[in-house]
Amino acid sequence: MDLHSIRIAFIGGGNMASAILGGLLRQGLAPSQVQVVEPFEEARGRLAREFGVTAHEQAGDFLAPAQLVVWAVKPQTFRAAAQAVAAHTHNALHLSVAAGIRSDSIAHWTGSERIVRSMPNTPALVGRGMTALFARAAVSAADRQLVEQVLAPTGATLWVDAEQQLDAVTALSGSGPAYVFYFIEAMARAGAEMGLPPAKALQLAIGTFAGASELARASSEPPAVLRERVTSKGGTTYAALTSLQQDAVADRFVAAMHAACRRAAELGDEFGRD
Ligand SMILES: NC(=O)C1=CN([C@@H]2O[C@H](COP(=O)(O)OP(=O)(O)OC[C@H]3O[C@@H](n4cnc5c(N)ncnc54)[C@H](OP(=O)(O)O)[C@@H]3O)[C@@H](O)[C@H]2O)C=CC1
Ligand SMILES: O=C(O)[C@@H]1CCC=N1
Repeated sequence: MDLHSIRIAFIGGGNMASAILGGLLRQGLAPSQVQVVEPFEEARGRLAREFGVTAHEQAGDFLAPAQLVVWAVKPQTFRAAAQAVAAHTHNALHLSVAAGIRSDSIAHWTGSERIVRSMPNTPALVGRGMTALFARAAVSAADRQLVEQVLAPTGATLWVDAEQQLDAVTALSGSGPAYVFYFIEAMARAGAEMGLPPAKALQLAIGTFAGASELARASSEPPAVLRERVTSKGGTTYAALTSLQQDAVADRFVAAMHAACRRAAELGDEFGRD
């Protein structure tokens, strides 16, 4: 399938759909190749203004030509959305971004075995996302390639072999940007408390995350070694890290991520197939 002739349907037109759709249009896909189902009127208006695509309130036969259906609804609404859409899609490849919802459920609801589950993250909005992908057995090499092409403008992709690993991915890179923003907020707050103008404290916090991430990416050394290089003997970093260790912050953080992973599994149980 060629990106320049493919017909794509998005079910749900919120944050993640917009990130993927925006990337596709930047790659040269024509808005006329895309149909969106989005019940929220304001979101439909935004999709039309921002991307020039047609967004429909409800599923209908306009979905029939879609060769790829992208599921970008909340886990809680997936089942109802699928029940409305399934009768109108035929022989399509399905790509889901929903947290927790297992491919078994999606196969059951859509009547298709050609399903790729993915877990993207919001840096996809600026082309710096990390997306993990899992394919059911019926997904061909050409299907996988198409999915990679569709997601390429949103950032990097990697495949996992076991579907269960997507719950861990969700806890790590799916929710991960929120943890980074949380730390940025805390660092900026501390900077302001210590006397910096708040805007400058925020600028320093964001710049530090961006720079440290780039350094970790570019370096052949593990993060622990990079951390030790910052930590002068008897210096300021040592004082801060000692305080973090006394409060077992790393352990608390790991526990928080386990909670996210458990929640991903629960979403699959709660909102999965009957
Ligand atoms: N945000 C994130 O960081 C990430 C999110 N995800 C996953 O992406 C999915 C979408 O999340 P996100 O884009 O943030 O959510 P949004 O709420 O921004 O988008 C979901 C959209 O789907 C619409 N919708 C609801 N019911 C239906 C229906 N029956 N048919 C079609 N559309 C419907 C919603 O409309 P309305 O508002 O009217 O309900 C909403 O506009 C979720 O499953 C989430 O788990 C994955 C990775 C990261
Ligand atoms: O919080 C959530 O459930 C979704 C999945 C990963 C990021 N946001």
